Amino acid sequence: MFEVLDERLAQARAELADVLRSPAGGAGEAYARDVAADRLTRRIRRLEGAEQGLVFGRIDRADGAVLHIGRLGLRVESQELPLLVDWRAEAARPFYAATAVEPMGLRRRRHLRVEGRVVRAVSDELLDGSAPAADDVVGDGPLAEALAARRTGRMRAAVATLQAEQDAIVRSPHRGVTVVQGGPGTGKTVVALHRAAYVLYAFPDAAADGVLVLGPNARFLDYVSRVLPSLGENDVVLSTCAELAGLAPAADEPFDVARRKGSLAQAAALADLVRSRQAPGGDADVATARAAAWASGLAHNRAREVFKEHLVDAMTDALERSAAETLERIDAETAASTGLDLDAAAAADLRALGFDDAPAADPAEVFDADAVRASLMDDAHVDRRLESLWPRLTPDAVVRSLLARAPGTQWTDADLPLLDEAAELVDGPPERTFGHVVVDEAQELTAMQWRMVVRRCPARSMTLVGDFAQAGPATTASDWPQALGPHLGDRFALHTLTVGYRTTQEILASTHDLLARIAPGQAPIRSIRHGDPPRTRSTRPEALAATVAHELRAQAAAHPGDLLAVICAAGRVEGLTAAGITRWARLVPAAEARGLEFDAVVIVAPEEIVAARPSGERDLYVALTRATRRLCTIAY
Ligand SMILES: Nc1ncnc2c1ncn2[C@@H]1O[C@H](COP(=O)(O)OP(=O)(O)OP(=O)(O)O)[C@@H](O)[C@H]1O
Repeated sequence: MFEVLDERLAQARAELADVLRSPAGGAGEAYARDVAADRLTRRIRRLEGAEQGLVFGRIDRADGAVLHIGRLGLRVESQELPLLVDWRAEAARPFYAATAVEPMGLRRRRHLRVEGRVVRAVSDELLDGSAPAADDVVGDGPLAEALAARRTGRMRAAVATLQAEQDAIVRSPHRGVTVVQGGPGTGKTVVALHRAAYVLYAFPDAAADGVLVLGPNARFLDYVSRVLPSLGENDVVLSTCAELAGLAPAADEPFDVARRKGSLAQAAALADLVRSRQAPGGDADVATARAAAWASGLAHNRAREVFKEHLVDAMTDALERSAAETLERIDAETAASTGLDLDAAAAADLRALGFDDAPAADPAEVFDADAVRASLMDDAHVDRRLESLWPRLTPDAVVRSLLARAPGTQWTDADLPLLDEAAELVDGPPERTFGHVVVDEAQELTAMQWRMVVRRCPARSMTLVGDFAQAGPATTASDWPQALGPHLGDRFALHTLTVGYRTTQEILASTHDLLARIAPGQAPIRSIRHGDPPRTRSTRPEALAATVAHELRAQAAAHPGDLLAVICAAGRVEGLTAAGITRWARLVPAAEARGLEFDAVVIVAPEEIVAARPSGERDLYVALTRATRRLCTIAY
């Protein structure tokens, strides 16, 4: 199998070298060469990415056929069955979905643990009720083994051990909006990322338009950044909402202000503001031009052109009317004062010059409407009038005007969706859109952020995962219908994950009272992990840093190699850094802990975490559910 992979890689590299060497005559050829080079480079990256854990499964069907399951598909011409089946292919489904009750035609499911190119472990499940044969290796589950592994600070793909309830969502044929909820550690992120890989494989039209994965912050994106490349998928854009807006927030603001800026009412306020700059009042001609511009459905700056054309048409008509009236008046005045019919006299003159049937001078012909129109379109006076009636706008100016902000003041995180909204109103939809959008920690999004996301997904094909018990301070919705209703109506399929794979049952049990307070009615999840009950140490405020250091030193000595984290209120970060605790542990402000995972967590001053932000109790719940093995709380 690895030989075939090597062969394919060598072939792709040789083809790429050929393509890059080939001379490109014209622009067309150069373009074709770039396209081919791009395709080959992506293929090479995909093949390279799949090498680690290339093959991880095997299914033996009751009819004797054997299939190997891996990160990508490999075929050789001489063989009827594929050498390796891509995990996303329909043929691989029984590997994830078969059970003893519903064996889906399988006799045996085998998990392989391959390190480098060597098979290190094999574990079998017999699904047809038969007794193990000599070559069946029935042992501890590969899931238990995957979970027992130490955390590295980067999430790993779970492609070999996706559980049936997760796999059903990942592989769902539903192309619209899929929502996945579930308590901490139920695998929502796992599902979201594997779903992105599945979409790229199974929905070519969505794949062609690109897949976007949105996460709450850079720390989180870094944590998940390896998963998709290790599934052979490098063509996914990972971003935060702020990055999507193309700006970096540079200022902070009170939470209640941020929350207000996130509300749907801002969309209407921005639309009203832009409309208020579109030729309010005015005469009948202005009203007609405005109606035509509105009817175009275009964004403000583009509709401005339509408005201008109609306005210039009206001005041209008016000039034409007044030219005709002037001519008639001159004729009438001449006839009255001299008794001459000017038209008849002119016709007689023309006849005398030999022009028979010379037409009477029609004012419409004397007046060259096209020329007048063209010159008005370029006229500086017209442009000035246009600018006062329908000024050209920038998103920046619109938002500053809405917020009554002086030019030059810095933008905050909550301003960015307003700028994005304003950009759509004045310049039209964003240029870059995606075929499928995955949103992790989706409970965090404000209404204005949802509008940013929806705007970038014209096909409305999305996977949204989150947990409202973990919502931060900007969130005002408390369930999916509230959060999504204004943007997607009820057009989403909701799934709930119920089994926890991260936090031990003992740690989860210690959060039940808190959960009941922050998310009444949400059923606690059941964890498949067990461990020591969480510990609490109390100390004096002035001894806090020393106690944390002491605790970490003890843990590092007792559990060398474990990934430790200290989670505290943002205001504590500086002091703890100065005390040198980053020697033993990662230091994470509670506000940035969403989605992360560590072997052991030390929570510092939980009451400070609760007090730091309006969502304090939910921040604490997030912090308490990050550890896979041990949790210690240090309070004063
Ligand atoms: N099928 C699986 N096989 C192996 N590991 C899994 C599986 N499902 C989940 N895990 C592991 O469980 C842990 C929690 O998963 P994940 O981060 O996806 O949960 P989550 O629901 O997104 O959590 P949170 O709500 O805290 O963001 C991770 O280490 C993940 O790798």
